[in-house]
Amino acid sequence: MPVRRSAVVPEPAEGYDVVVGHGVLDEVPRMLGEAPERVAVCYAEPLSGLAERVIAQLHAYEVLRLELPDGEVGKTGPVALAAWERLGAAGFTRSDAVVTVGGGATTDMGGFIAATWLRGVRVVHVPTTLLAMVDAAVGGKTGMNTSAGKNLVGSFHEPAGVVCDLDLLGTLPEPELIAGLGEVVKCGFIADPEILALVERCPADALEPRSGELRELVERAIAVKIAVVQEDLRETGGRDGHPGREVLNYGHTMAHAIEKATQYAVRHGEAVALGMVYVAELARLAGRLDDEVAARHASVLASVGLPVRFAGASFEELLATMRIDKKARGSRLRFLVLDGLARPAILTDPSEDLLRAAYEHLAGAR
Ligand SMILES: NC(=O)c1ccc[n+]([C@@H]2O[C@H](COP(=O)([O-])OP(=O)(O)OC[C@H]3O[C@@H](n4cnc5c(N)ncnc54)[C@H](O)[C@@H]3O)[C@@H](O)[C@H]2O)c1
Ligand SMILES: O=C(O)C(=O)C[C@@H](O)[C@H](O)[C@H](O)COP(=O)(O)O
Ligand SMILES: [Zn+2]
Repeated sequence: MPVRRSAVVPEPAEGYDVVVGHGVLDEVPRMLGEAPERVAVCYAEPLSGLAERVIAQLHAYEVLRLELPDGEVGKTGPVALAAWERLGAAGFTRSDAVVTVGGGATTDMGGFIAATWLRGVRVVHVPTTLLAMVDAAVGGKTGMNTSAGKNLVGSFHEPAGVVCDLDLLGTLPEPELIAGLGEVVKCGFIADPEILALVERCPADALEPRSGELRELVERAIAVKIAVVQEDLRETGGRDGHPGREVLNYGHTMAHAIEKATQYAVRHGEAVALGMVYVAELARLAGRLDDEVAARHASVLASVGLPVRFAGASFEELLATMRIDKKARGSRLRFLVLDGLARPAILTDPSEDLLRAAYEHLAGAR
């Protein structure tokens, strides 16, 4: 029997606009293109008011409101199933489109619904948290959680456009704004140290939704994300020794374990801050990162009110969850580490002693 190999054809890079500004919701219809008759708007129940502001722009379409549970509980199988049933009942076709309005939980879940319905329909994201603007809405990762952990089911499905209206941050509670800065600071460490300098110069400006400094931080973080995703959309690896898209997972191996261990009481951005402190110490102990850059993690994160110490779960529980991280290969754990500022690399299979020692540091015990 002859074996035939199919040709590997790279996906055409279509590209899409990521608009950042004040009062830019009227950009949404342009991004939907000509074709849709129906638009399903996904939003979490507490954000119905914001969703109606977006829906006001969609008078040319038949609008289907898909209200999702708020936060991580909205990222589950039963929620996806209920949404698919609604789309089926509405006769939603391949030329119709989805718009998400919300934080990262909603852009992840609405993106996943769009990715899976009829094997993929157009989606436009309107992120309403800082974290979703700088990270979740851009780059095409969609997903949901299972009882084994975070984002274990999902797909890559790039949006047709992203509209970041900074005015929407006006109602965002400060702890959510601070959490978003966790992913912004991540971009500073992995690729754009000017982000760190900006935050360090005046942390208070980074926490002011209308400040020019916050806008610059948003634009810089999005630029980092776009540059990485353009090179390695599906996380298959980078070029010339760069880890590729896995770089965006800096701090996330421990972060996802902390989120699961605390039943998502620790926000994603806060967990990323903790995960970066952990992995900076791991890299330092492994002789990869110098003391100064390692210590800068806790100082810049703490300056904007992010947590830098965590002792709320046993090392054994966290390690068990880290073993199912997407970067793991078989029984080998892999961590995105820094060899220096903006010098990302992979650390494979560190010893359990090293992993435990880094956790003792995070827990404040050493
Ligand atoms: N796909 C990706 O690339 C990617 C990247 C980063 C994070 N994520 C995911 O994003 C999620 C975290 O996103 P998040 O931090 O935005 O949390 P979230 O979506 O849970 O939103 C946080 C809270 O803020 C509220 N909220 C949102 N916008 C508001 C506004 N403008 N005014 C008032 N309240 C508002 C929400 O109702 C919610 O209670 C996690 O599930 C994480 O895994 C995905
Ligand atoms: O876009 C990416 O790639 C990221 O890793 C960005 C992360 O900030 C984000 O939290 C992502 O959802 C984590 O991805 P996962 O593959 O570890 O679930
Ligand atoms: Zn993240």
